[in-house]
Amino acid sequence: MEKPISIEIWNASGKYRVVSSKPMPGTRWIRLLTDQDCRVEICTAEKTILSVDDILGLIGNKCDGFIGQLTEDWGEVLFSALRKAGGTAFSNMAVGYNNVDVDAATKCGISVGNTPGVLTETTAELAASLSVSAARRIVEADEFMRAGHYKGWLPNLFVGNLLKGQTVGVIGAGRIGSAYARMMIEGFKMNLIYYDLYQSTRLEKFVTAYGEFLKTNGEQPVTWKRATSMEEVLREADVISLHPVLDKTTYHLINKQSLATMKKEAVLVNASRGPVIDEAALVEHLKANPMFRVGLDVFEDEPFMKPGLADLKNAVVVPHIASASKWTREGMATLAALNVLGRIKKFPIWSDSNRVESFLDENSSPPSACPSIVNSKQLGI
Ligand SMILES: NC(=O)c1ccc[n+]([C@@H]2O[C@H](COP(=O)([O-])OP(=O)(O)OC[C@H]3O[C@@H](n4cnc5c(N)ncnc54)[C@H](O)[C@@H]3O)[C@@H](O)[C@H]2O)c1
Ligand SMILES: O=C(O)[C@H](O)CO
Repeated sequence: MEKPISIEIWNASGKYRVVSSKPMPGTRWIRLLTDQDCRVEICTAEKTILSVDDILGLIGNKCDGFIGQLTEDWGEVLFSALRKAGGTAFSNMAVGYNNVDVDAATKCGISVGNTPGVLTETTAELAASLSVSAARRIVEADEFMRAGHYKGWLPNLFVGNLLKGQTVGVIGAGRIGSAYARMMIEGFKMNLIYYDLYQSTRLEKFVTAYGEFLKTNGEQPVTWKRATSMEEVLREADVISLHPVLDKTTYHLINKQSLATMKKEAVLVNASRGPVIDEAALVEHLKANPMFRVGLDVFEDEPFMKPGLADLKNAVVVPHIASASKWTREGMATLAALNVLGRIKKFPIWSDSNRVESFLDENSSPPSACPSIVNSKQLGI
């Protein structure tokens, strides 16, 4: 980043120096830090994705804690620089932390925070939105109207897929995958098949109870099934949404072979991480199967799409906005700031990172704890 780096400073005389590589929504996160004697420095440079060198410049010679973004490459270089500057705390402003070398952070004695829970419903709602938008060809129809092509109602105009009574598939039934499954079951009376390394007992119990409710009301009950393999989901589901973490085991989880397993008229949604899908193979599959549709919030080479994807009418694409609701983004900023503040003040780790509501109440002081530190055990804190 060319000098001088543009920085917004809050509480300049603060004892602790906390740096944020991006402006974040709301101001509560700033006040929570300044109220605890932190000087807060926010990088306001226009450059979207900061390089390791840019961040080294921001860390400088004294930095107690750093709030970073999922677009940044946090490894040995940055964590040793942060340690050398006297730092002990880092937090991603994200629940996903595949951009962070956690082992490198632990080696440097740096805690790694993330922001689970506060973005679960927001992200699931976007995945549900992409499911409906793709199934019912909303974006194609919108473009058709705006271009003045509409000449009146026609029996075959933008015919899409019915969701009611169909099968929704979830790969990765964790926080967001379970919330998404519930939305599609409650909202569209879909039947569930899911694949995860772990049983999603709470989700299963919900679907069973909801099915009983529908039955007592004389309606067709919804059902659930835990698949023994991902391929079973791909074969049986009409709509499939991907919600696993991105790691070595889920890189290119969806590839040419798995795409060929799916129904020709299926809908595939991805609001997890782009590299979960072999995007070049997806482009070829979409070209060869015009009735197959996708809704994508994330991309393998963000911010770029693989060649050809932008031209495809059977793809709905949005720029990684799944967690972009005001409440969620302000909450993520708050959790990230409190992960850093908690470590600086040597607060304990919060008991349940899935239950973070008490940190998010604007009208009360948050618990004196770190909401979510992914390497707390390794650090012995
Ligand atoms: N697009 C966005 O803006 C956005 C927003 C939030 C989260 N995310 C992504 O979604 C991911 C999930 O978030 P979460 O809060 O639901 O996490 P989570 O940890 O609650 O759920 C992830 C689930 O994936 C499962 N899983 C891991 N490997 C798997 C595999 N090989 N096959 C099937 N399941 C597997 C885990 O068992 C777990 O249940 C995050 O890691 C992040 O990358 C994206
Ligand atoms: O991992 C996350 O939290 C998202 O990708 C950004 O909200």
